[in-house]
Order: sequence, then C-alpha cells, then structure tokens
Amino acid sequence: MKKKVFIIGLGLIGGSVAQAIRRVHDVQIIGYDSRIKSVNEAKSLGIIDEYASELSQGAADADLIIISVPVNSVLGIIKELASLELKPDVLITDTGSTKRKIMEKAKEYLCDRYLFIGGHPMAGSHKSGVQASKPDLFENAFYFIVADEKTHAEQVERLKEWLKGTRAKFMAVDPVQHDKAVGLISHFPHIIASGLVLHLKQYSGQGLSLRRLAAGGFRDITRIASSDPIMWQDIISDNRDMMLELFQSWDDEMAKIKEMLIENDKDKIKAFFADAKAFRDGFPQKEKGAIPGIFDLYVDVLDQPGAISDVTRIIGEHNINLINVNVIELRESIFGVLRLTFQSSKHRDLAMEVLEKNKYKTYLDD
Ligand SMILES: NC(=O)c1ccc[n+]([C@@H]2O[C@H](COP(=O)([O-])OP(=O)(O)OC[C@H]3O[C@@H](n4cnc5c(N)ncnc54)[C@H](O)[C@@H]3O)[C@@H](O)[C@H]2O)c1
Ligand SMILES: O=C(O)C(=O)C[C@]1(C(=O)O)C=C[C@@H](O)C=C1
Repeated sequence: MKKKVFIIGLGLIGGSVAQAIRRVHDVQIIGYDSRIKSVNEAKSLGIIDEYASELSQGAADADLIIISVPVNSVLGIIKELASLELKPDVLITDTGSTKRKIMEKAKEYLCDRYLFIGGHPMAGSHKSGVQASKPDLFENAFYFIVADEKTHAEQVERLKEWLKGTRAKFMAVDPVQHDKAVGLISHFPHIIASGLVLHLKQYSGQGLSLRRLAAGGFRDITRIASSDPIMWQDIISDNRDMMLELFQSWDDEMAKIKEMLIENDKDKIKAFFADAKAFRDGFPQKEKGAIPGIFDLYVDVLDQPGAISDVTRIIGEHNINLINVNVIELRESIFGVLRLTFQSSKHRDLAMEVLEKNKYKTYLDD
C-alpha cells in the first residue's frame, strides 16, 4: 500500500513541497485547506490525489504530515494534531518562516507522543497560492531543519529522505539561531521593502507619475513588498523581539550615512558605498541562498516592436521557466538590454543556449 502524505495548507509552499515529494516517491497525497478554492485548485492541478474535509480525517492514517500555513496558524494546528489519534510513527513537519515559538508549541503539545521536526525552505516568492507552486522551487536553496535535543539522527534522515525531491541543501540549526539569521536576511528586509514603497507613496500624486518612473533599482529592491500581508504580519509579530533589536542597529546605520551627508564628507560617503559593494560582491554567486534573482541573463535587443515578445516566445517554446523580465535600457534605434531572471542555473543556461542559436547576444553578470 502507498504511504500517505497529508499537506495542511495548499499554497505556494505546500503545493511546491507536495510536487517535489511526488517526483521521487510513489505516494498518495491528501490535502487540507481552510479555503475551498485552494483545495479545488490543488486537485485540478493534480498536486493532491484526495482532499480531507476535516483535519482529523486527513491526519488519522498519514505517514507524513506537512503543515504549510501562516506561522500563527501553525501553532493552532499543532495543538489540534496533539488532540488526535494519529499513527504512532507519523512524522510531522512544517514550513513556517519562524521556528522558536513553533518548536516550543510542538514540545509543549506533542511531547514525546508524536515526532515533530521543524522545517523551513529558504526559497519562495512574493506570489502566493497553489497556482504559483512548482516542484523545483527549492532547488539549490537552503532548507533549515530544526530538531530538538531528543530527536535521533535517524529520524532527521527520515525527513530528509521524504524531502529529497526538493533538491535543497539541508542545514541543521537551533531555533534561536534560526530566527536571528532569518530576521536579518529575510524578515527585516521585508519591512524595509514595504517601508520604501510607502515612503514613495507619500510623494506620489505630486506631479510626475512616480509609480511609472520607478525603474530597475527600485523594482529590484521592493519586489518582496508584493508578498502576502497576512503571512508577513504573522512572521513579523512572531519574530517581534528580533525586529525591535534590528530597528536599533538599522537606525544607527542610517544615522551614520545621514551624518556623512550633513558634514558633506565625500570620502566617507564613498567608503559607505564601497564597503557595502565589497560585502555584497562577496556573496556566493552560484547559490540560491535567500537573495533571489541571481540566475540572471542579459540579452541585447533592438528597440523595435516585438523585440521583447520574440525573446520570451523562444524561451516559452523551450519550456524554460522565466520568473522575471526587466528592461534595463532601451533607447531609440540602438541596442537595449533585457534582464531575464530564472529559477535555476539550469534554466538560465538553457535559455542562453537557445537565444544564442537564434542570433541573440547574451551575457552573464559576473
Ligand atoms: N512564500 C514564501 O516565500 C515562503 C517561503 C518559505 C516558507 N514560507 C512559509 O510557508 C508557510 C506557507 O506560506 P505560503 O507562501 O505557501 O502561503 P500561501 O498563502 O500561498 O498558502 C497558505 C495556505 O494556507 C491556507 N491556510 C491558512 N490558514 C489555514 C488553516 N488554519 N488551516 C488550513 N489552511 C490554512 C491558506 O488558505 C492558503 O491556501 C508560511 O508559514 C510561510 O511563512 C513561505
Ligand atoms: O523570494 C521571495 O519573494 C521571498 O521572500 C522568499 C523568502 C525570503 O525572504 O528570502 C521569504 C520568506 C521565507 O521564509 C523564505 C524565503
């Protein structure tokens, strides 16, 4: 008989994990979601085989349970699962972006009765919902595994075996270390991105259309401000202490550059940018990490009708997964540059090959 995987929360991450599991395991996948629309979409996309109308129904005979709902709801679901009669050897995991409170709740409610190992894939999107899910979303990304001190190495291996279709790089961390790290590289930057957008909003409606003018740089740095507000409200509230700590060091950093400007100290201003550039340029290029958009390809195009659609058509015809297109510069009658962003190096390299075959000049950013 096939093993049963029960996915709670059929969104971007639940749908992507489900597809990644299916590509290496012959399993029956049962889905549950509080929104009927998500259930119907997951079923029609073939991501789940069956759906459960009650949480208890899907959980009862599951071998693996994956909780993939906003972090505050993860806490309630852990409590609910603890009150149910599950398979004794069931493995429960989650995908939540914070880990400290989730691990505490799991310890408090599930105790020694059921095995819970926290998880957090460090890849995603500003898009939500099962329609945006894909099996290779986590390829080459880090996948945090958070186990408590009583968990055996063999149990962690069991979880990794279930998740090996994600092709992610698993990394064990403790929950406090986890929330601190992702607070810095993910949660706080989301506040800054949304803050920048609202800052621009304050000035809009005063003449020039700032929304239309906001170009590459502004769009790059604020892409994540289009993420789901409920998900981020939950994350920021859950990791509140860390956010408040980071506001302090952020204010200090901003005060430094403000002071340099007040003093009009050009050397210091240059050093500010040079220091940031040196650190940023030192980030690994080949890893997906938490900094999206590193699988970029630049393509020269002529400024003429149909130039962009010709490039995207070629890519589409080869089933290459393109996640973003940006026009860097397009002036009359001369070459402009398109920046194409891919989900993986494999897709980027394939795009490079087919575009070059179609006489396009392409470049990598190095
Ligand atoms: N989006 C990302 O980039 C990303 C990356 C890594 C981890 N995560 C984490 O993964 C989890 C899921 O995020 P997502 O991006 O898939 O969100 P999503 O909005 O795409 O999907 C969440 C799904 O959960 C359902 N849901 C909400 N509350 C529920 C409940 N109580 N019971 C059953 N279903 C419920 C929603 O209807 C929705 O379909 C979150 O904890 C998030 O922090 C997100
Ligand atoms: O790429 C994005 O849009 C994301 O926001 C992904 C991102 C991140 O901040 O890096 C968001 C939340 C997750 O917990 C992990 C990954």
